[in-house]
Amino acid sequence: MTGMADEHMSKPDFGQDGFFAVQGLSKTFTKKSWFQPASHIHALRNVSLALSPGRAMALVGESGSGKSTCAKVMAGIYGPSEGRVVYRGRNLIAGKRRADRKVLSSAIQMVFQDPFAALNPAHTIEHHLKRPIRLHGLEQSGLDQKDRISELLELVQLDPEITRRKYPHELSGGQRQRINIARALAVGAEVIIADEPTSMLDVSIRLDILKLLKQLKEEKNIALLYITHDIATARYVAEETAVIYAGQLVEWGPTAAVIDDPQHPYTQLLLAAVPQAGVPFNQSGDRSNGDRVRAAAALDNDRIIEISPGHFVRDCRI
Ligand SMILES: Nc1ncnc2c1ncn2[C@@H]1O[C@H](COP(=O)(O)OP(=O)(O)OP(=O)(O)O)[C@@H](O)[C@H]1O
Repeated sequence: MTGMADEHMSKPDFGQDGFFAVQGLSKTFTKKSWFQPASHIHALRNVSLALSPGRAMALVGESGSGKSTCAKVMAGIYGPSEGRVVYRGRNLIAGKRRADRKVLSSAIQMVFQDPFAALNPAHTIEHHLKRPIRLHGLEQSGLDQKDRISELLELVQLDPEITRRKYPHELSGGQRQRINIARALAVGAEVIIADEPTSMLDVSIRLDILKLLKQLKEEKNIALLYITHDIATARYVAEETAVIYAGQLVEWGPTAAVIDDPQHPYTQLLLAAVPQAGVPFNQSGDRSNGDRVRAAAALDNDRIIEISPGHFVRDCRI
């Protein structure tokens, strides 16, 4: 790999510990057709990562790189083709027991891209929060249902008295996304997987939602996986960043190290695509082809190099 100082072989412990980790995840989708041989899409290839309470990791990649598949396997929506999902020492995939499914469905929550899709237009916000509270959260909170709803709405910075009676269509996109976050908190989420949580919102309120996630992560000790195609936003939320390309992690480490000293051509490509104030688009340089060729050539290279403490990159010298 060019421009890499003090390189040495290292065995990263990424994904080996942490209270919530995925280890060696692979996911292959098979497309069958009557007229053609079955085709296989390797959406995830040997992905390992670990999350810790009170900390966030950004999982960054372009469309089709495997981010959502990774999120859905972590949340138990898809089963992996290979690998483990470990929560507090339990392999939830091997378990598949009712109790394990219950753990997954309450402790590990997803917040989706479309804030409207997850809400039923026929029901008030109060109704949306009542059910998860009844199922999971009330005993631990020590509050009655009405007070717990108020507490949750305050946590996501909405006025409880005004908001509880409203229907989803009466709220803005940002307010709806806050309700989805409140629902995750209502079931006692310890891990939140936020899959492009701001990409369908107005640019003007995206940062507010990211600030809210950051604040909840710190105040409620939540382990956050923030999934995005926009590497520049990782800085607002995440202590660590992992870059995924064609289903494989290619670079990961402290967010500042990955963004300020990107080593993999694919990370460099993502950063070059970030618009810069004052730089006309046609002057920002098109480096995509060379970077893409080098990134593709490095796929499946198992040599991982530690650039600086905790900053790893898949070797892509060709
Ligand atoms: N249910 C599915 N059946 C078949 N192929 C799928 C399925 N879900 C995802 N894929 C394929 O797996 C690959 C990774 O898709 P995935 O949605 O995880 O990417 P992504 O990075 O989240 O992209 P986006 O940001 O556009 O959602 C893509 O090639 C996609 O077409």
